[in-house]
Amino acid sequence: MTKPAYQRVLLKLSGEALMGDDPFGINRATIERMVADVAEVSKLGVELAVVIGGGNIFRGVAPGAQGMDRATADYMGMLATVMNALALADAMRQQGITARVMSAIGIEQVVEPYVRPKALQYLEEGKVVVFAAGTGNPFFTTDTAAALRGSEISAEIVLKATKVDGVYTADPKKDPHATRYEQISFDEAIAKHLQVMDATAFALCRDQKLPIKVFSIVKPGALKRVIMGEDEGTLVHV
Ligand SMILES: Nc1ncnc2c1ncn2[C@@H]1O[C@H](COP(=O)(O)OP(=O)(O)O)[C@@H](O)[C@H]1O
Ligand SMILES: O=c1ccn([C@@H]2O[C@H](COP(=O)(O)OP(=O)(O)O)[C@@H](O)[C@H]2O)c(=O)[nH]1
Repeated sequence: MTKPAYQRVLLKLSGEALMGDDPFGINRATIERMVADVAEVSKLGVELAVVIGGGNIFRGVAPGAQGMDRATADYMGMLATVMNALALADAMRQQGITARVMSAIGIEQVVEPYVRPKALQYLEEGKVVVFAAGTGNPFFTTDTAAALRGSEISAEIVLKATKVDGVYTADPKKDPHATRYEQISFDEAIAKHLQVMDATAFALCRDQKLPIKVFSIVKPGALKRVIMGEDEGTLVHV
């Protein structure tokens, strides 16, 4: 049997993808399917840390936050990621995976705080670690949290599971003529202002020489193919 291409990965799961076809919130069938994909690779022995987004519940720059103080709206966004993390960890438990949620903001009665050595210990024990509350700071995104935590845990790659199947020349949801890159350098992605991830996340990964793979969360089996090193999505590299 072929071996996975990676031993330790940071998986960024889109908050918005959790909605499925619903207008907001967590779609049960969608979260169960995502967790089944995660379970499949976890059982291959790959150490998995997850950063979960919150856009399905609250986004700091959304119309619902209009007129609000940006930092306050962002803290609401971070709390939304905590809810998603709890739902995700519970769905994992139901599928036989042991998961631990760690929060970047103090909320001890609900989840344990992020402590790096503890996170590393959990990973070595084969537990899935779910990082909640992003970076713990307003004005950042969970993509940047994925770059940060990925660097901290020495992940070999950041896997950005999102609604599109890679990085395109333009936003494929707006431009039907956009074409997909098989691979692209950080410098080119930043210079061309490709919006699939924010520039802060790209820059941090570039500086840490941490590659990113952008792939579809909707496509069945895509996560496993990425983990096995097969041709899937777009690789963003140094
Ligand atoms: N050049 C591009 N290539 C691919 N996707 C892009 C590009 N520009 C913008 N996007 C959009 O970025 C979205 C992914 O980013 P984001 O909204 O942060 O999603 P997530 O919820 O996964 O964090 C895609 O759904 C896509 O519509
Ligand atoms: O380090 C962080 C991470 C997230 N957020 C807030 O949380 C929201 C939800 O996260 P994100 O938009 O990255 O989630 P996703 O795109 O995956 O749904 C963001 O809009 C921000 O308001 C933040 O302030 N700091």
